[in-house]
Amino acid sequence: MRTLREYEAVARERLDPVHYDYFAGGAGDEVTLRANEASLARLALLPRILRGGARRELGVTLLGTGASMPVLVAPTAFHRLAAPDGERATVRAVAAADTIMIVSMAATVAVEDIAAEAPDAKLWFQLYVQPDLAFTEAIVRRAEAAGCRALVVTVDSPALGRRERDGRNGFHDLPDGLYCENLRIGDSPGHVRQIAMSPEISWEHIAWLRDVTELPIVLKGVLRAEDARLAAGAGVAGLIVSNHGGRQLDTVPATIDVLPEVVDAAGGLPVLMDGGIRRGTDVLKALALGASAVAIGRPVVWGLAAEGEQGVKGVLERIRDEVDDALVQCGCASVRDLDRTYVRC
Ligand SMILES: Cc1cc2nc3c(=O)[nH]c(=O)nc-3n(C[C@H](O)[C@H](O)[C@H](O)COP(=O)(O)O)c2cc1C
Ligand SMILES: O=C(O)C(=O)c1ccccc1
Repeated sequence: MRTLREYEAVARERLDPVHYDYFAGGAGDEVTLRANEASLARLALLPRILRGGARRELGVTLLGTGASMPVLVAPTAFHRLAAPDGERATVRAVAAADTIMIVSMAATVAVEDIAAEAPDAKLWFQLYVQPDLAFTEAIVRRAEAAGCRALVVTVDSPALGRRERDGRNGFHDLPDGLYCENLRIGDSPGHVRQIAMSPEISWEHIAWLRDVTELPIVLKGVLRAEDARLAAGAGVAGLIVSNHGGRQLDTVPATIDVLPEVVDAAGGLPVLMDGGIRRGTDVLKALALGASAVAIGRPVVWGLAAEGEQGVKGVLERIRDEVDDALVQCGCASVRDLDRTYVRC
């Protein structure tokens, strides 16, 4: 496999079609799902010439966590549907690549076991705030104790998106033997709670979380400038411009199209972006428009389904290589050299 898209083709052959649809699908007519990739493709890069420089620096530091490249692993649920050891395979590959894994609250391996599998892995933990605050706090304590360095609070899911592929396929639950291990209460597998995606979650919960934990809080799922301003005022440490890979509200804009206005409103907070990143050139476009880094969701799942740990490694090394190539072709010695003049809209 030479490209991230080739991993998808192999993953599709290997996966149960119902599970493929769960991973690949979006909400509604999948307008936003398609728009994420299409809007990135429509933007043109404008390289500089005759800039000298023999080597590139791809590394970034995000909220004090170093990463060897500006590409993180977005939180995605249910990795054991893609490969038997699931998130354990993913974290080994992420540690080898020296980037950051945002562990999904809906992981099928417990955050403690993910951390133990690769002790030098850099982990952030993704949280859906649960209306039961004592239960939410218990999950935060587990993430802290496992060594997670930031809390990524997903704020684009007041309800689960309308995933019509899942409805047609009757996919509503994990198969027997697989559980959301971060929601386990006690030892009995029967005691795994469902994740609540609640419309009652508000800015007050963010204030509450800031009191509960010292971890930096990142809001994932910001699409509007005024919400970026509110976030900066609420003391959060960073933002992720995300439409959940087109899986929540269909027909919201492509993330690359709203990134500049969110960056301008964020008051200097680091802004990450995800959605449709499939090429090194996509990464450069997002960085040029103000992102501090990007995250990839489905490509990691495709690597995992195609070849397990090796597949995730392959995906991460291919995109790293493409970022390096795109930088050299743009005449840049560092990801920090990029600015809006490199993109023509
Ligand atoms: C199969 C799947 C599961 C996901 N699970 C979660 C999740 O548990 N928590 C979350 O915040 N986002 C979740 N997301 C959204 C991703 O974090 C990310 O925003 C999105 O996948 C980025 O788009 P991309 O897949 O085009 O790279 C999921 C996405 C997919 C495709
Ligand atoms: O599938 C998703 O996008 C997602 O975020 C999720 C997480 C937990 C349970 C169900 C869906």
